[in-house]
Amino acid sequence: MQKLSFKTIELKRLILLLAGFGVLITLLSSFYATYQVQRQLHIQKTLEANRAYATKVAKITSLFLDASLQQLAYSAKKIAMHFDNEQVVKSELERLTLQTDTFNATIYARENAEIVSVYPQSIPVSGLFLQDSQSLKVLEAREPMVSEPFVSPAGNFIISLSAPVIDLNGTFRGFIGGAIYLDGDNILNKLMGEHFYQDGSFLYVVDGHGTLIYHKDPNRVGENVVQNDVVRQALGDRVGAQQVINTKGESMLAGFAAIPEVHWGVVAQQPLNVTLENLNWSLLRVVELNLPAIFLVFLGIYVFGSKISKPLWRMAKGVELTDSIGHNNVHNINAWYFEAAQLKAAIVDSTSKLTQRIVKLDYDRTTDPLTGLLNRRGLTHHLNQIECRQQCFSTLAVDIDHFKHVNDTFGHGVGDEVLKQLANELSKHARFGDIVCRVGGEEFLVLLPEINMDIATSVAERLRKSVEEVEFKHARRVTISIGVAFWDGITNTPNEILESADKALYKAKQMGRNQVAVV
Ligand SMILES: Nc1nc2c(ncn2[C@@H]2O[C@H](COP(=O)(O)OP(=O)(O)OP(=O)(O)O)[C@@H](O)[C@H]2O)c(=O)[nH]1
Repeated sequence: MQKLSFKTIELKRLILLLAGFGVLITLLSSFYATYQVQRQLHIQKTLEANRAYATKVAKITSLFLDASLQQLAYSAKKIAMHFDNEQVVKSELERLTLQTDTFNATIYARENAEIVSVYPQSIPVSGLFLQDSQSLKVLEAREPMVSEPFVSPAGNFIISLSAPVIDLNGTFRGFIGGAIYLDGDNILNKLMGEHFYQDGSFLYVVDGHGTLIYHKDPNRVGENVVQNDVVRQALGDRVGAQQVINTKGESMLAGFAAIPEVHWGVVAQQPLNVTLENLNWSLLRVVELNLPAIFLVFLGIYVFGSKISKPLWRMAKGVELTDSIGHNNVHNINAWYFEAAQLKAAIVDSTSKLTQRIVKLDYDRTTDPLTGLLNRRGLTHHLNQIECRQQCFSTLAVDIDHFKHVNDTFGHGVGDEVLKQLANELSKHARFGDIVCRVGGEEFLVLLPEINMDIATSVAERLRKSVEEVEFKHARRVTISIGVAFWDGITNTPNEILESADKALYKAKQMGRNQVAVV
């Protein structure tokens, strides 16, 4: 696997990467923290709302049952006065059933359990004897009661509210009962159904055994859910709220309350995922609203990163393009912050030292240390330029006569002084543009650009005479021999012309020295 190398990544990208990573981590962590806090708040709020709601519904249901029992008690009183008058009984049952929507059906049964009358009369149970345990319990108890759910003689799944019929003599004459059909359209649906919310919240009511007597899904009425933790708590006369897993394995936020008079329990709940759906939506909205700001932050980081990296990048390029004598454009770069300014100062300082050193080295390389004139290397540089330009020139090869004798007679130090004085003399006679150099021990060369052979010969003669008259320190008189050559800028090469000048010099020496000669 190839190793990731940061050396190829630009600084502005690294800054973007680092800052972007920081921004992302901060955003994610703040979103996560907000989500967790909001999640807890939503759950607490929903639990509390469901608890309050279950409590309220339990209270309303309790009041409803009380009121219904009172209605039955009133009718029972009326029937007690006419219990053997079939017409009165019938019309009272009719009134009881129709005047309110409380009961789906009403009956009057004698103390021997025989059904005397029923409303609606279409139910074919008149004359039958009640045999179910709930009805027998009522006959036995002889007091107002709310039954457990049971299947009526007509085959309906019902709960029955009942009131004893006791005549003026205090004799028990049976009971009247109001049936609420649990598996059909009933008063509980009207009471509870109105409170069913579109947001997935719903409630259900269980009897004392945990059997559903009301549920928004009518198919579930009659199902036993006593194993549900909140159902058990509600049946234990407790009020509260908690998160539970229902019988279908769904996580619910449930509030519960008891109706102690009938040992029923009410549970109001909302699926956890519905509660969190709202939260997810709100958080997505928060993210959406934050997007422009996030975009601006990234843009800012990119722009700022570019500004930070720009001077460094330009300095790197500047150093890379530094020329052979150490010149570059680093001093023009706007190093606007501390580190960049420090780096720029260091680069400018080191390149200027480098330039000085290169200039010094170049000078040393091309200059004769004794006389300060150009040496052979310095001469080569000028010759190359002349050759490139194809510029004609004359050259004078100058050599001190019997210099060995000077050295031998006056010493090497005096010899050096003679060399320096002669170099001075040659320079003094040079025009602007002439090139004077020391090419050997006591050998000098003078290049005279754009000068022809004739003029060069007369310049050489003038020079020779002038040197002849110079008073050299210690050595007194010194003479020179000069060989002259000319290059027309076309034929041969400048180096061949220098050789010609040397030959002319040799000729001058042969001719007796202190001479000017041409080949
Ligand atoms: N003082 C001094 N002497 C040098 C220097 N370079 C070369 N010489 C001497 O210059 C002398 C050159 O001698 P030769 O080549 O025999 O030539 P010459 O004595 O001048 O004789 P001709 O050139 O034939 O007239 C030698 O003695 C070298 O030691 C230098 O830098 N300083």
